[in-house]
Amino acid sequence: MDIIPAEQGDSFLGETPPSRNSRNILNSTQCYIQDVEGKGRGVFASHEIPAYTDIETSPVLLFTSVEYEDHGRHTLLDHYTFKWRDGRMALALGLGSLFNHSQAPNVSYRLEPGTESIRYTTTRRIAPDEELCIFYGHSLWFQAVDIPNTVLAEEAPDDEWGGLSRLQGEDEDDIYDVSLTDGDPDDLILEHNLPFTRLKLIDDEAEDELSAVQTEPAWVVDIPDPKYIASLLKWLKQVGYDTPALTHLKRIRKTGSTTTLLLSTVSSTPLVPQLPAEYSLPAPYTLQIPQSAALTQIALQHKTTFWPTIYAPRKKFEPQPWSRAKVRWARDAMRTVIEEANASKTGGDLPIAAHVPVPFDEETREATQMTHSITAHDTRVSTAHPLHHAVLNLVRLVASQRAAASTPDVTNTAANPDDTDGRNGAHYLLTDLTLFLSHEPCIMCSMALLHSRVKEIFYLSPMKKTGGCGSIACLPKLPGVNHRFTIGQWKPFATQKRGLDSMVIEEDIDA
Ligand SMILES: C[S@@+](CC[C@H](N)C(=O)[O-])C[C@H]1O[C@@H](n2cnc3c(N)ncnc32)[C@H](O)[C@@H]1O
Repeated sequence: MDIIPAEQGDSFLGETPPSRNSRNILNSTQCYIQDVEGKGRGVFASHEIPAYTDIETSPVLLFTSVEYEDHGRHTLLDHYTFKWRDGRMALALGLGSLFNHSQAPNVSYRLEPGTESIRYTTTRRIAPDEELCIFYGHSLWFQAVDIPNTVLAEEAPDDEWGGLSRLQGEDEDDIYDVSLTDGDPDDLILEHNLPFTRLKLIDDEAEDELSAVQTEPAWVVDIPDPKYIASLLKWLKQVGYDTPALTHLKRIRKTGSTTTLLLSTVSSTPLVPQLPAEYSLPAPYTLQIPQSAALTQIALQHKTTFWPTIYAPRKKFEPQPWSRAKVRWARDAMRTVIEEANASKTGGDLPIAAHVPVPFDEETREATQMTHSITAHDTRVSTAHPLHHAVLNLVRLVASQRAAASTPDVTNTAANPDDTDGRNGAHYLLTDLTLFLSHEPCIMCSMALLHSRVKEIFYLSPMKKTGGCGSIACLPKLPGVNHRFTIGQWKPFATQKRGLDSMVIEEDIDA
């Protein structure tokens, strides 16, 4: 094959090359690509498109997570790939990679593993020449153009915590101190600028909030006359189609002049449902419906693209905003951990440490009666006891210090009739407390933390081969556990570099 010299190739076989700004229709639904100020290229509608229209199906290229970690992540692909359901990374072909992000997206998308593709659907009516945008999630790696100034953004205009790319690789100690000592302590710090990454505990659903909607097929039927709705809803109950499995969805959808009734899922009714003859209904057909209620407004918008969905926010696990003062508190706690880990090593033990600071907010300080911080380190070597891990030592220390404070004579509970805590083991509880750790705890320690009812933990070094809080397992995520604690992985460059090197331990040690 002849290689065309650059200038000749540029001239596109002698014709004028199509410009990125000309309206070249690029897919079957007449979308085109155009440059948008501050965003690069974007996808546009060439004509009006009704709500709930499939506008693009993009096949995907899938990479293993190892391939991605070793190669893709270090290239431009990093801006275009996202997590596929099975943990692989996906790159959308076709127009899929060119949809820009919007906080108020007009397009939602669904991963279709069967065909290894992604289907993009409008969430509302689209005007001619309107840009088509999807929602990338809450942690953006760029300054988004269309995000309005939210309260958080206004309160922390430039908190100087900087973007990851700016800070990574800088070679100064305590680089974060600059921003922490300046600035209003009450400023809220944007999520992506926090010195840790929160692990998602509500697995699939939380993921769905940020990416694609999980759906399943269901039978629906169009109702020619809305006056039948009430009697059809009664009929649904009589025939047993009104099951709890569909309570996260509304039963009726109105699109333009069409009213549609949700009958049942295909998994529960594999054969075409038999409809009452008196209403002269058309034949039922199948549609994809969301599998769960919407936890956030954005998810609601996405899910309703498929079928009107119930909004059921789950407040408990929603991340709370952090102020600059709270970040300082956490940074100081993490420093103590690093110092303790290093002291442990100097004393001949493993450099693994755990620390519970006095709670940041007054309410928790009062509720927990935690008036001073408690720190422990691993003592497996010095005590020749294989179970003396830092976490277990710390839980024991908390218990013994509390017991000492409340019951001088712990053997004589009769003398202390009010000491119900001591008798039922509540001294060991870390309820409402935050734990800072040098290393991700092993399975045994993670289980101990579950029992201890700790509120949240932050660890610095993930333990890929032994960690029970996100690496080989994530105990608080297991189905059936009776307590969940939240987990934050500290960004190593978010703290001083001094002392970090000596904290490195063998990968297969249980921390
Ligand atoms: C998947 S690509 C989207 C297509 C991209 N605009 C292009 O020209 O190739 C993601 C990148 O687009 C840019 N981008 C997407 N949405 C944006 C927005 N709302 N504001 C600014 N840049 C945006 C960011 O640079 C991001 O890394």
